Amino acid sequence: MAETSIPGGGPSPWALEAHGLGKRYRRGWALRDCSFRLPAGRICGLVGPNGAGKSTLLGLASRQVEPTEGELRVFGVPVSDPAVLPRFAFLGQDKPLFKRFTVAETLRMGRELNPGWDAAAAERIVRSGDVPMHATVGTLSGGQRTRVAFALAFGKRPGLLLLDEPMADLDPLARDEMSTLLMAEAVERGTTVVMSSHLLSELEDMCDYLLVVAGGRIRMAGDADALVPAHAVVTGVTRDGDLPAALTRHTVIEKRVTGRQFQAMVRPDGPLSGDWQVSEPSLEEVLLAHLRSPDAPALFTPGAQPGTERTRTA
Ligand SMILES: Nc1ncnc2c1ncn2[C@@H]1O[C@H](COP(=O)(O)OP(=O)(O)OP(=O)(O)O)[C@@H](O)[C@H]1O
Repeated sequence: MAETSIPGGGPSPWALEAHGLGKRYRRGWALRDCSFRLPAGRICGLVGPNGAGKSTLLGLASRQVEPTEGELRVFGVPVSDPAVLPRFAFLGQDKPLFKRFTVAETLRMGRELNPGWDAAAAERIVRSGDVPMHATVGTLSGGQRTRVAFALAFGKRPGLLLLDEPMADLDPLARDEMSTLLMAEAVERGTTVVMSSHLLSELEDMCDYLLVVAGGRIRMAGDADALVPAHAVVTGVTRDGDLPAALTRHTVIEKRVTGRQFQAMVRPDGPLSGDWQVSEPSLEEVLLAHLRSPDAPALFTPGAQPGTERTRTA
């Protein structure tokens, strides 16, 4: 794994590292007891139901929200330290662009505000979408505006790109174009990306790391490649309208009984042999099962939780 260093912060292989991170608003805790690590260079999907705490987590990582408790480090440096400012870029659903500026003026502003500005990359992103440089931002389509906002974010050359549903207002074609662009730019530069989205298929296509949040707590964290095989879909015939007792020895995330058939999403705690059929779920199925069952035990793949190097349930 590539090490990323920052002046005064020392090398850190973690783009984000949270210890007991929490945020409380007047109404209560939006995020609580969050501890996780995101390795540098990964594309991480941030998943969770409405109100789960995703925007709060992205707000904490982008210094827009102050933590109530705990600690968050960006490339090894506490997020409260202004030294992290040039290391990340944040892009939300409402793109903060000046509507009266032309595209060229917007990029010039990017250059003036960011010492390490990558003019070539920013222009490439804009031009590859045939966005006219002389057009005013207010006259652009939603997709074109998003492209300009991406150009501003990538032009900053951030080590960490934080995206809060940035493509929610785009049509499927523009979404596809934008996600291809995002992946290509991120891979080329080794940028770490954290992207919240409700589109599970999009996350499945783009992300190699996942953070699943529900009820303000981390429910799953780690390599997508390791999280999926940790689960199995078990189907069979029920005799008493419930799961077979032998199956309940494993961690059952979700179960459904329809007539004489049962189906369960299970995290096997050993060999899964029995009078039933076993198949490997898709990532989307695993995510859906966890989103429907927020009280299921949390799962961290090796290294995804500070202080643990082995898969652990909590
Ligand atoms: N500024 C705020 N003041 C008070 N409560 C807030 C504030 N921001 C968020 N919350 C509350 O914190 C909780 C988490 O909200 P958050 O926006 O982080 O969720 P989310 O996962 O991003 O949701 P969504 O998918 O709907 O965007 C919610 O209960 C929300 O009402």
